[in-house]
Amino acid sequence: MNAPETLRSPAASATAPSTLRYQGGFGNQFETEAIPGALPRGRNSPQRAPMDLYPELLSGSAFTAPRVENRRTWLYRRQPSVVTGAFHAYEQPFWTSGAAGGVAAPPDPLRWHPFPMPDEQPGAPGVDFVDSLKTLVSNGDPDAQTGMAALIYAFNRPMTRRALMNADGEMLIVPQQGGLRLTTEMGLLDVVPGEIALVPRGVTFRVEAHDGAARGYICENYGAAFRLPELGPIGSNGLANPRDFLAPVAAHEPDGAPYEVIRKTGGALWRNAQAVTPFNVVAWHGNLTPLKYDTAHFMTIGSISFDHPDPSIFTVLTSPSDTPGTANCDFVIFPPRWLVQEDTFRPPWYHRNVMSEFMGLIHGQYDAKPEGFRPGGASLHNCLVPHGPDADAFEAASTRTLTPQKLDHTLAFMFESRWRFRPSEWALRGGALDADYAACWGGLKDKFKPA
Ligand SMILES: O=C(O)Cc1cc(O)ccc1O
Ligand SMILES: [Fe+2]
Repeated sequence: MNAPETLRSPAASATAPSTLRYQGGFGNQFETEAIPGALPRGRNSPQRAPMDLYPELLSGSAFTAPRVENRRTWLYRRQPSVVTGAFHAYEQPFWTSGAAGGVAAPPDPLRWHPFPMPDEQPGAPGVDFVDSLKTLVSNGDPDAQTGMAALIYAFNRPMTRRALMNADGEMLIVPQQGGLRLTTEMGLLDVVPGEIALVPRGVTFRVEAHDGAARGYICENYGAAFRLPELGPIGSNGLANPRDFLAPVAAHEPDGAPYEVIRKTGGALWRNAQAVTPFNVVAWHGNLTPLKYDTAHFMTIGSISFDHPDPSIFTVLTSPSDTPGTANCDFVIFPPRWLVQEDTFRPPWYHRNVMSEFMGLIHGQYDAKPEGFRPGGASLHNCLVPHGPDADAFEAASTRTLTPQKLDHTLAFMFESRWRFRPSEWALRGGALDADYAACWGGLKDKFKPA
């Protein structure tokens, strides 16, 4: 059993991270108590729970879902989540949802310059995590629990006595600049760039920056929960290993002034004022929990003979759709790795892909676009939109001497979806769109030399 863990106050949490304790294993059945004896033994719902806590079940799958996909957690809390007060409409016009929340865009490749930090926008007021969220591209429909959105966050204020619960989807958080402290119903997580956090649909949480400000990407997944991909012929080890996914230990905070909880449901945001902190869970057990993962632990597989393999070998997590092998969303990383292929054009080939590709860059350079694709920016290559290495990357990779080559100090990622994305109005007209993107292929001349 874990020793007690105490939540720090919201004000203090916007500082450097402390060393938190975690418990490891994707999908594991965890049990944790902030006060020894708070968890009931041998049953979930005794007539009176220890310490007069309220048992509350949070499910992440239908009760009858197959065991391998079944997710639920029992929370033992000082007051149940039903103690809230009424919700009222909350305006956050930039967090749009689903295909209906986007606008028509031509079938051009799209790219965005790094999205500005709040401090880079003169006169801009401070903003917290929730209010900074901006949808870049989205598809599907949160009411139909299908599709996803890619969002950017860039904030410089803590969420003081404010929390978020998203019933529309789980939130895969990909920090790009600045570390984050996530306070969740299940406990605390610290994540820094290079790591990711996964907050299940329906789990209430709060986000603060370790150093005052932070920027990053989010996949809001309306569809089936992310899970580890099947490994097929790779075998029983490799890619993201289950034990490297870390869950928090139970932690709770004292009540105080009213809390504001923002709930997102059906694409709309709502707010309340409640006297009860949502972070009042003294103990919990189950397999539905926020997780963090350090991409440095990803065991990368590649070609050791010739040719450039499909990027599916870089899948960290997948959200399946109803069609086998055709994901609602794959979360794919391009981590540091060796390239050793002989007689091979080593960067990605030119391609037109039926799946739609949203990409971001955490740090370093991406081999297909060493210049214009920058950390904190993004790109969109929608269903069957042609793309591939820019002219400079093509020239360099076609002529280099093929010795073993380390792609180092780099981390790019992709949210790949079977559903075509629609950009948001803000993505197209908010000022970050790279109007010259297509020019990067202008130098690809006809060099055909008939024999
Ligand atoms: O377009 C991209 O850069 C992503 C990508 C990478 C790769 O190695 C193969 C295909 C692909 O879509
Ligand atoms: Fe691609």
